[in-house]
Amino acid sequence: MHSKDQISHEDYQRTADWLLSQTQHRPKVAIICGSGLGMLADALQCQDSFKYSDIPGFPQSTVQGHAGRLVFGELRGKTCVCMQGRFHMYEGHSLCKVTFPLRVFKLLGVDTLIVTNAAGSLADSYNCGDIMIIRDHINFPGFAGLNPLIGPNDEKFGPRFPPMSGVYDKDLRKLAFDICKSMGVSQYVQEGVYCMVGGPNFETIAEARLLHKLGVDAVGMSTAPEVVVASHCGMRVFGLSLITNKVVKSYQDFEKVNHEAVLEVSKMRSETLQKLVTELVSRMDINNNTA
Ligand SMILES: O=P(O)(O)O[C@H]1O[C@H](CO)[C@@H](O)[C@H]1O
Ligand SMILES: Nc1nc2[nH]cnc2c(=O)[nH]1
Repeated sequence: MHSKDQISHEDYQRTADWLLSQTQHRPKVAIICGSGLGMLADALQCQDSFKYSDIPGFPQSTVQGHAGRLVFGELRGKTCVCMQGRFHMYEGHSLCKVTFPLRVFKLLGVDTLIVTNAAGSLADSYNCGDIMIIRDHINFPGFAGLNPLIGPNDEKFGPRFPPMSGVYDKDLRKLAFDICKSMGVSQYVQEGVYCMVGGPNFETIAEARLLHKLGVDAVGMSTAPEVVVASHCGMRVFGLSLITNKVVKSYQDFEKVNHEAVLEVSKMRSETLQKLVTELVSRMDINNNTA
């Protein structure tokens, strides 16, 4: 990112202070809702919600299926903050803007991030409607120097060279699997590698084949920058991809993906995902006492 895109510690603090002055909630968990998954916030009790346009310093959502609201509330007694709508690089936001909320959440006291997205599958064994627990990611834009941590490092948030191995918390992944088993939905739960591409176009067949060869299980246009920034400032991370379409890998296949179909499949699995996230948040500290 260029220096004009740099956001100062005071900028993040100003937004955090404004939010702290507007709500009594003091969240420990942040949830980012993927495309069409905004209903994850509906489970929150005692809600305080803010339109992004009313929050000082916040970017604006421009994508259909991303409402543009920050919702605070309780999930089974745990205080959460939920982004109903995220920011994508393809909307024209710098990666500092895309990830702005994460550092604000850190200043609010959040220590765990649950990130969700809609994604297309490359893995042959996956089906539309599957839920993929993210084991790891490939930050493709990062390879080309598009990384939210580029620029002067703010040591108050984290180190210059943060490790990214094991970034998706092992205990939370295991807990999620156990919850899926007890919910009786294991048959459509997978674990795999998510790859972020820049978008906004979907993949060509050659690109899809390349990603498949690289070991990518699901592809989307978000998540990696948010996870990098959350992990940099010490948050524990858990991620879910909802498989909304199978990425076309054959020149004999004339199917074409579109955003409306992505939103439709998100709706289909909304209840299961809401239950899974609620259970995960409620049982988190059984596994790990930091939440
Ligand atoms: O990653 P989320 O925000 O869930 O959205 C995914 O769905 C949209 C494409 O339909 C893209 O924005 C892609 O990244
Ligand atoms: N890049 C990409 N993003 C998606 N988001 C939802 N489905 C897809 C897909 O097939 N490709």
